[in-house]
Amino acid sequence: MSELLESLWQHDTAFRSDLFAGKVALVCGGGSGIGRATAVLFARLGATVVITGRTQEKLDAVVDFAVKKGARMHGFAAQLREHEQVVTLFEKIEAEVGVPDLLVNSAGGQFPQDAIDLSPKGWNAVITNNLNNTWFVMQRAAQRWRDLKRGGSIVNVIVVLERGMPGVAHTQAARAGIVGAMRTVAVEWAPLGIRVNCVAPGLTASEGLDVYPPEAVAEFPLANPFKRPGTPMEIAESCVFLSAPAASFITGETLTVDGGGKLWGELWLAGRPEWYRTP
Ligand SMILES: CCCCCCC/C=C/C(=O)SCCNC(=O)CCNC(=O)[C@H](O)C(C)(C)COP(=O)(O)OP(=O)(O)OC[C@H]1O[C@@H](n2cnc3c(N)ncnc32)[C@H](O)[C@@H]1OP(=O)(O)O
Ligand SMILES: NC(=O)C1=CN([C@@H]2O[C@H](COP(=O)(O)OP(=O)(O)OC[C@H]3O[C@@H](n4cnc5c(N)ncnc54)[C@H](OP(=O)(O)O)[C@@H]3O)[C@@H](O)[C@H]2O)C=CC1
Repeated sequence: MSELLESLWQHDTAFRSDLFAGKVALVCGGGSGIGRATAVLFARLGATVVITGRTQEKLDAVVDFAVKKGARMHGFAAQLREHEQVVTLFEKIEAEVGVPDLLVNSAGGQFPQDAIDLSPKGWNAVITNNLNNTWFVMQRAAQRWRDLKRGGSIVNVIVVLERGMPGVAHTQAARAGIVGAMRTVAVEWAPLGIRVNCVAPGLTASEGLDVYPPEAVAEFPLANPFKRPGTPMEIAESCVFLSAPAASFITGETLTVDGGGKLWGELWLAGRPEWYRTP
């Protein structure tokens, strides 16, 4: 783990080291994968960072590393599907750290299953875990910014939507909901000085991929024309760009970072069905 964190810390970046000095960045899902890379990058660029997720130990590992590097980072656990926990989380952050200026929502996930077999409980779990949690957090941030008469930036990490995604219909539906809400509030919240964008990663090498069956994983290199997964830092750089002053005229947009996967590639997250085997 410390080797992985060290590689994130040393990774080349296009951004200047004091870009976010004086800013507080909240990264949901910051204990692993894309969120962790984003949190480490914000910390390297001078932000005070708060990471959240359900598992305190995962958060502690990242915080301990960052603090040893001289960065300012805090880890507060929360179940973001519960609105009350989101409200409490913001109260705690404001009391102990300060009001976040920047929000990156990278908390989420799903399980692979053919859509026809999804149970109502499974459907609801994934909708709640990807649509409700993101909405609760982005709305709470916007409410606080409105109340305090200050702006902010929100970046939601979603999935690529253009071609659908066999094996994860539930998550496609949830993330399409986020895009609809994002485009709507980009207009409603512009007068408040709030920008809202999404990053849509393609297949990315993170712990999150552990939930997929071996036959699906074996074909993951076919997901894009580079025939390799992206790295969490390749996604993090886009999250940070959209949070930065360089993106001050960008709102309501989705930046796809998928190595061209939406143009060419195949991804069968629950395994390739017989019909789609050649010839
Ligand atoms: C070109 C684009 C490329 C994109 C590539 C996309 C690849 C995507 C990668 C990632 O997203 S990586 C990050 C992924 N990380 C995860 O997915 C892990 C997180 N997942 C979870 O935590 C859980 O699966 C969940 C989605 C949050 C559900 O958890 P919850 O605690 O709410 O529910 P459970 O009580 O566990 O289950 C409720 C209900 O759901 C059904 N179910 C759950 N797991 C499975 C499963 N593996 N298979 C089938 N069904 C499942 C089931 O009905 C459960 O109810 P019970 O039967 O247990 O009563
Ligand atoms: N890796 C990939 O190929 C792709 C990933 N994505 C999406 O990007 C996002 C990040 O994924 P990635 O970093 O790869 O995966 P990870 O599973 O590593 O990261 C997801 C993080 O979200 C946290 N989390 C999940 N649900 C909740 C919740 N209800 N409340 C609080 N925290 C939660 C998890 O921590 P904990 O379990 O401790 O709560 C975990 O740290 C996800 O939305 C994922 O679906 C999109 C496209 C491709």
